[in-house]
Amino acid sequence: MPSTQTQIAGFQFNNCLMNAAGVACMTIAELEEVKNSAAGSFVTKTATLEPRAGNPEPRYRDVPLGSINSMGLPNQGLAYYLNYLLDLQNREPERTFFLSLVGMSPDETHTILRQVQESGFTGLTELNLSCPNVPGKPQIAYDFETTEKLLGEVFAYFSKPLGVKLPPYFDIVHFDQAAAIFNKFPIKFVNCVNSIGNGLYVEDETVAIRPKNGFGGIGGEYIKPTALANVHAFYQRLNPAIQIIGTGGVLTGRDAFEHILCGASMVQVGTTLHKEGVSAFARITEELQAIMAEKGYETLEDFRGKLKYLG
Ligand SMILES: O=C1NC(=O)NC(C(=O)O)N1
Repeated sequence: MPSTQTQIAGFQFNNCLMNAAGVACMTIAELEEVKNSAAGSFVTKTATLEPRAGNPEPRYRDVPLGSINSMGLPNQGLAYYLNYLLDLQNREPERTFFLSLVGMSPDETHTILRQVQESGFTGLTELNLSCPNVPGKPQIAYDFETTEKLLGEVFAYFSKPLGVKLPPYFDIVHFDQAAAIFNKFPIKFVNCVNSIGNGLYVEDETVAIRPKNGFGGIGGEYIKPTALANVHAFYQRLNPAIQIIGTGGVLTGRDAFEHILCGASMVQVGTTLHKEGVSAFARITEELQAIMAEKGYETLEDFRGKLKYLG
């Protein structure tokens, strides 16, 4: 049977599938369900220093080809997730989990990361540089100067393994510029992509979600070509020590296969997980294994990053 195990930053995972931040990860109950599923790990909902209620509802909708959301970073606050993770790593020291976080300002981001640095947390940190849904707050990673400044400040004190959650880029020069920044820092992974920001879904004559007059992040089938392009663009450009997590448009084992073919070492599932529940992990894993078996691939490394060009 082909193996779908993987490693990120030297941590072993028995499966290369996990949730995407924001989906099935707001509460400890949800996180335990993902942990106890066929998923190889989980990432928490992006934590801010204090709990947040987020944007007015309705703020999330599943739609036929994907999803639209303008949650606005609702979460239980850093302490809730960090305390849970510290307890979990004592209960299950052989597994590794991800903590997603961001501050509502650069100062708050440093406050949060200093708390994580000073804690006994042994997992992986995912710094969310790409939330599109806090009114008045731009997606950080679209501002290259701010991003470089922030990362320079972070790595002056943060020594635990850290990766960044990126928005989709749509310009080759932006891939070049972003990769050049990330290559300057001891980043362990980049996660491509967050939702495509500020899409608009219309039902009859009305928007589908309340916040921002209906503008929200788009996920699902709509975004797989963009997600694969970002995975591969950074795979081509980043120092090999920086691994790629692929997120966006994963409905089937075929989609997961394509993310890995484009260079991903881990694949995250968002919209499909929201629609189907944690049983999606076992289904997608079996579908991926069937594709690998058909092609004679024993491990992910047999095909990871080996996308073929037409010459
Ligand atoms: O980074 C995020 N991406 C999204 O698509 N939505 C959430 C949110 O709005 O909280 N955050």
